[in-house]
Amino acid sequence: MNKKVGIIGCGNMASAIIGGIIQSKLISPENVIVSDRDYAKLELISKKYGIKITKDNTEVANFSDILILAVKPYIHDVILEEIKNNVKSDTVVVTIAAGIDINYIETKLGQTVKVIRTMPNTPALVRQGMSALCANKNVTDKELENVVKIFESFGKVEIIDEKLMDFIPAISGSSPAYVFMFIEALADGGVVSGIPRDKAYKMAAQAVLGAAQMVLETGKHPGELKDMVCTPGGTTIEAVSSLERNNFRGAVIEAVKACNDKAVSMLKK
Ligand SMILES: NC(=O)C1=CN([C@@H]2O[C@H](COP(=O)(O)OP(=O)(O)OC[C@H]3O[C@@H](n4cnc5c(N)ncnc54)[C@H](O)[C@@H]3O)[C@@H](O)[C@H]2O)C=CC1
Ligand SMILES: O=C(O)[C@@H]1CCC=N1
Repeated sequence: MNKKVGIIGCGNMASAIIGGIIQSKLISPENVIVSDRDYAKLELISKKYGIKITKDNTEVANFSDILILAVKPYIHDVILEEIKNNVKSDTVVVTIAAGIDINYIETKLGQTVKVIRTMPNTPALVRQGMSALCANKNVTDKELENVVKIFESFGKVEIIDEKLMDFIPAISGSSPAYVFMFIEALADGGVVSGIPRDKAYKMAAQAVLGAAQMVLETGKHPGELKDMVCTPGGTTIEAVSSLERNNFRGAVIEAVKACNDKAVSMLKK
């Protein structure tokens, strides 16, 4: 793709995005620039991928056809104020932060700004990300297609209505954290029985990966896939009934609700 991509903030998500677009050869390194306050981080990423680096966020804004804001939500105020005179009229501004909606960017940069709001997740670091995207009315189909290609370079993409965006962290943006907790707990259970810890992590993680793949590839209801594992009078149904006694599914649904409530309360207008 012959577009210049700029990223402000060089943390976890920026590393995932840069890894995806460079490793897939979607964008050549000379067409990618990233800024951060921390120059050591910039030097590391430049060494790894050969991209341009700068401490100056306005330089990134001047350079970019597609400008990705990859900083924490509370820093957006400062960054948008800093770059507002450097964002070109045809630049597509992409947000990845929880609590930053399209209206907020339009208010800060003007009603004609092109905005794509997204919610990716950290499995993007291993090119298995899940991202939800929505665009404002100023973005053309071609511009949206280009940003979809960028996000597909590190995982799967769904286009959704903006009114659902606040509920995406709970299901795919934040959920890797709960899955890591599940894997850790599963492995701890194995360690109790004497399974070496490294083998326990590998087996627990591969079981989660394989189960997730079955949901995606078979199209079967998760309950049906669960039933396929539960031999009558066997071991699995004992574990399932223990999880039910301990409110496993209820706890997960409550966690999703807590995440949703926080996302809505963070929303900047
Ligand atoms: N970590 C995650 O799982 C996900 C995070 N997000 C969103 O991505 C955004 C970034 O998150 P992470 O990459 O995890 O954070 P991070 O803390 O790893 O990276 C943020 C980077 O911004 C830099 N920074 C701070 N102030 C700056 C400034 N004034 N100018 C330039 N750079 C500056 C920091 O030095 C840091 O390297 C957040 O808004 C978060 O809501 C979205 C989906 C998943
Ligand atoms: O915890 C957070 O607020 C961000 C959004 C999704 C994942 N991390």
